[in-house]
Amino acid sequence: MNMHIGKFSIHNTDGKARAGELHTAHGVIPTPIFMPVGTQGTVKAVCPQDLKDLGARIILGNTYHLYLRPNDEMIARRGGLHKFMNWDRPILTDSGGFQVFSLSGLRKLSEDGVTFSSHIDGSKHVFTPEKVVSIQKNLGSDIMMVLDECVPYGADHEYTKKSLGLTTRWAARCRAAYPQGSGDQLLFGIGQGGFFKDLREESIRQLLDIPFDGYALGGLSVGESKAEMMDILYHSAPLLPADKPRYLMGVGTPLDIVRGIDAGIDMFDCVMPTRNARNGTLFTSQGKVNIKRAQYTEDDSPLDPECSCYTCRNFSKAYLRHLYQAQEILSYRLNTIHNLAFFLTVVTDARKAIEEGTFQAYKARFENIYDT
Ligand SMILES: Nc1nc(=O)c2cc3nc(NCCN4CCCCC4)[nH]c3cc2[nH]1
Ligand SMILES: [Zn+2]
Repeated sequence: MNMHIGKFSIHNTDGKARAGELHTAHGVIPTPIFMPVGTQGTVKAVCPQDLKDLGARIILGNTYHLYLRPNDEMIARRGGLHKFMNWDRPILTDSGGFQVFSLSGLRKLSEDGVTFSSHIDGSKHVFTPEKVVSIQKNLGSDIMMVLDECVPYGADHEYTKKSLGLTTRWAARCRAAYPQGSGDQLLFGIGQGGFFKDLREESIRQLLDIPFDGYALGGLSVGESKAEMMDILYHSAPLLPADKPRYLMGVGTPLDIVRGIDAGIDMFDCVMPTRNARNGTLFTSQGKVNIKRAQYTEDDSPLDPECSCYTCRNFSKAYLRHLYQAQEILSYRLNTIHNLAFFLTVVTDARKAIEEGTFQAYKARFENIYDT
């Protein structure tokens, strides 16, 4: 057990924003950080070398998907997810709670866990805290997430209060299944509590009694308005332990990420850059570009003059529009490379601004260009 694994140090702050680094078994992660989503053991449309060229430091995988296909035991027999997908940098795996409720059918929640039928072939499965820890051990992820219930948007106070209690008991069972310091994998707790500030405080208070290597805010970006998300985010983030990494799950747009950093969050993941790349919505330093628009037909300028990614250095908007219109596979890859470069640049530039004490100016400039 490398003594540094799990070590989180903050070397600069600017208001509530923090610049630091988290040590994992597969390397050091600078924070704030954005994690490209690689649900099924691949970040869609790009290969590990593309990700390294972009400077991606950690990617996300999903317990739910990899358990169902190709199966975590099969991956373990091949040396774990890093070897299987040829990615030797850190991997965080989500625990499956959220995916069970957003993807599978016939779900039943009980004290022991959640039963569900596979969205692939309808087969029956049970996720308990112990099971999702076992799956993530087989995958060998550097950061494991506890099994939690992501409370649906609109749930009332009574349901939300009951649910957060279950999530805490499951979190304790996950910790017991993988005691702190017993291996090279880190385990993060997940705060719930819906959109009730008193329940957000209660959920976090309960989690603080359990030693985790990091703490996440769950139950957000589930259909609420931006204002509701920001209200809960700014209230809850400072309640998470200051000396541990804070992870906002499933968020978000570039502006959400900058505001999350402003609230004191260190880690982010979202399918937006990869998913939007595939439908031609590209994020640039001048705002969003919808590459399929006719105005770009004979536009020989690069997608983003301020971007140094492979796509912006080698191709014009006219060519990227052509690829999209022709439904060429290369469109997916070039658009994804750029969008990931943009999201990674947002957090890299934010980190630099925090180190220079200019983060508020960085955030204000960003708010002039992006409004969602
Ligand atoms: N274990 C776990 N617990 C959560 O409460 C959770 C909450 C989440 N909220 C999201 N939101 C994703 C929203 N995303 C935005 C772009 C389009 C697709 C959906 N992802 C989440 C993942 C989560 N994972
Ligand atoms: Zn670019």
